[in-house]
Amino acid sequence: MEVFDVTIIGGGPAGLYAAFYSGLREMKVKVIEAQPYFGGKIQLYPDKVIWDVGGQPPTLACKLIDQIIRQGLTFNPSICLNEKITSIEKQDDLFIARSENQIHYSKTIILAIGGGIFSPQRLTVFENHLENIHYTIKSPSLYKNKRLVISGKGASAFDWANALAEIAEKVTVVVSDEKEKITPDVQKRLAENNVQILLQTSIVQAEVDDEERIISLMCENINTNERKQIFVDEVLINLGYDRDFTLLRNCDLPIQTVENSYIDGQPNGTTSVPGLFAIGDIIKHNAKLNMISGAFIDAANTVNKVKQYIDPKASKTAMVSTHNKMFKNRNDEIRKTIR
Ligand SMILES: Cc1cc2nc3c(=O)[nH]c(=O)nc-3n(C[C@H](O)[C@H](O)[C@H](O)COP(=O)(O)OP(=O)(O)OC[C@H]3O[C@@H](n4cnc5c(N)ncnc54)[C@H](O)[C@@H]3O)c2cc1C
Repeated sequence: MEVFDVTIIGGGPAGLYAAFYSGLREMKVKVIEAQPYFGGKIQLYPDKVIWDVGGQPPTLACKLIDQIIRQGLTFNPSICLNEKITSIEKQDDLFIARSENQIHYSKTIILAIGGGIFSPQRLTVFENHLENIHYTIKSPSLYKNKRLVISGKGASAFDWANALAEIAEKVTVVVSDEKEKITPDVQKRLAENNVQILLQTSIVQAEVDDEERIISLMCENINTNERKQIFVDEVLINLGYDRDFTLLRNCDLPIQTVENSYIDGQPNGTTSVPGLFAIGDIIKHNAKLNMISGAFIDAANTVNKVKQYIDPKASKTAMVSTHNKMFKNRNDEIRKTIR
């Protein structure tokens, strides 16, 4: 049975920075993430430009994810991807976290589960995974000179259409909601961009070729039943997300929550369960900032507290990186790549 000093559940910005900082504090660390990739919620908006991370010039979210992951893995934590933790219990002083296939043992736990596990809402006609169905704009260049259909809900479907119209050959937005409103401003840009809009329309059939790609869609007006066939190269679906919070719901530990799905905690990550800490978007406290920088601050404060929980004689904080002997051997290498 391998016991870790700290097991971090959730590999978003909060969990990854906690992994970095726990390494800095010389703890044995494991990070567990339900998705097959790290990055947390930022994976939902990879094409957006982020301006408000301290010291970081405006950068594409997907680039920031890469940087956060690289930093999180600095001290080679043990990693489990594709692993959803379903329950946590405490026996004597040891935490036991279970997934479907594994049991993890740890002296402390940091819950960094953000807004839960996100999964995109699917259209029933697209139940199978098909090569040309996408749920986020990972790389706009994928749509270059392509015929694109966006099946959407809410203003962001129209924003996607306007953003991609410049590079795609043709963009069509299919919206089933009867009440979907388009502001005059957005309407004007959609018209300028030559975006076709099918309101009050559902996609009722998809024709798929031998390479598992959709090639045509049958769209039906929900009021008139009038049908229209559209030929496509790529399909983007923007119908919102389901969020899975079952871990908190199934957990027998007396974790105090607020507003149903947030952990009632402190800026130093402590919760109502000694040894179990929470950071990032899942926690509420009166200094909480629901943003990436806020997740980093939560993580550093909490890891320092975790260190002292395990070793009460440990110093309160880590030495800053410029003076920290842990980086001594790596600094020359880094200087060479930067200069
Ligand atoms: C559209 C949008 C735009 C945003 N723009 C900005 C911005 O410009 N600037 C900014 O600072 N912030 C922005 N934010 C907020 C920022 O993304 C969040 O504050 C940040 O991602 C929170 O990080 P986190 O690690 O706490 O949670 P998350 O990013 O939600 O990560 C939590 C991780 O935990 C995993 N997880 C959950 N449950 C389990 C489980 N049971 N087992 C294993 N893993 C689990 C999830 O899969 C997820 O990967 C934006 C958010 C959204 C939605």
